[in-house]
Amino acid sequence: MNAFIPQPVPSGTVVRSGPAIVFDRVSLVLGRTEVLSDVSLRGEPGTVHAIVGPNGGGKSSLIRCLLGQAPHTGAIAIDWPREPGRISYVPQALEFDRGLPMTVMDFLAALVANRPAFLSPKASVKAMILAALAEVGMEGKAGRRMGALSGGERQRVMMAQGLMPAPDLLVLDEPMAALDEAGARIFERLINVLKARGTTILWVEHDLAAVRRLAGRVTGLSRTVLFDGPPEAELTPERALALFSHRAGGAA
Ligand SMILES: Nc1ncnc2c1ncn2[C@@H]1O[C@H](COP(=O)(O)OP(=O)(O)OP(=O)(O)O)[C@@H](O)[C@H]1O
Repeated sequence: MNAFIPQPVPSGTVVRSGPAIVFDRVSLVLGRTEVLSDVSLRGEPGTVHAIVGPNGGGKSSLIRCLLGQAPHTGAIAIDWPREPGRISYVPQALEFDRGLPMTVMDFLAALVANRPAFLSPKASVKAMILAALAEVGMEGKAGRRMGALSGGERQRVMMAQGLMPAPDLLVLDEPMAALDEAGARIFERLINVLKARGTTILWVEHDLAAVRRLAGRVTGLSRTVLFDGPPEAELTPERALALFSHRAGGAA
């Protein structure tokens, strides 16, 4: 058992809650496209907040604004309950050159240990990586080349990266897109473990059934906020149909 990897919290334990995330009138123009217009929403501490919407609706762009990678206007605040904690980000599936010689272990070690991939990782880092890979059902695959992994396996590796060490704020951009049934079950279990630990999770997702199961709140986004509230109230069958036949930027 590795202390860095999120484990179920024994009942009765006082959990340390993650931060609130506040987007206040955020707008973003890229080239001549108004990608986000006056977006305000609040992710409460220690909750799973899902963002859903059509392709091109601005979900990934909103995350890029949060990560400081897009020239937005308006304000974004991460309100930590005490001192700032750890933020993890799991991006949409990354593409790798099939010939890339880097192994899964090299890749994760370079990310978490902050040192070049040609230096072999310390034993403690190696143990943490192996434990994280086991958490995502990738035991025995540390020596595989990144370029030789399937899309779902790459997604699992990215999820493992997001767990080391356990985050206080986890930002997920369509983490389930390439996962099979088993991968989706692993993902859901990890989300539930992190939720019980008090992690704040901001989660871009297209699978509305998974959002209903896991999220405490959901925001519909298509350039502007279309709706915001508890999934059971907001994700009615009519709403779900309208959401994905909605053209980005059109009226709700
Ligand atoms: N660098 C850029 N320059 C101009 N337009 C951009 C740029 N990056 C993104 N866009 C546009 O911004 C809009 C929102 O893109 P974004 O990737 O945020 O949508 P999304 O909701 O995450 O979509 P998906 O569900 O397909 O992942 C799209 O119309 C996209 O073409």
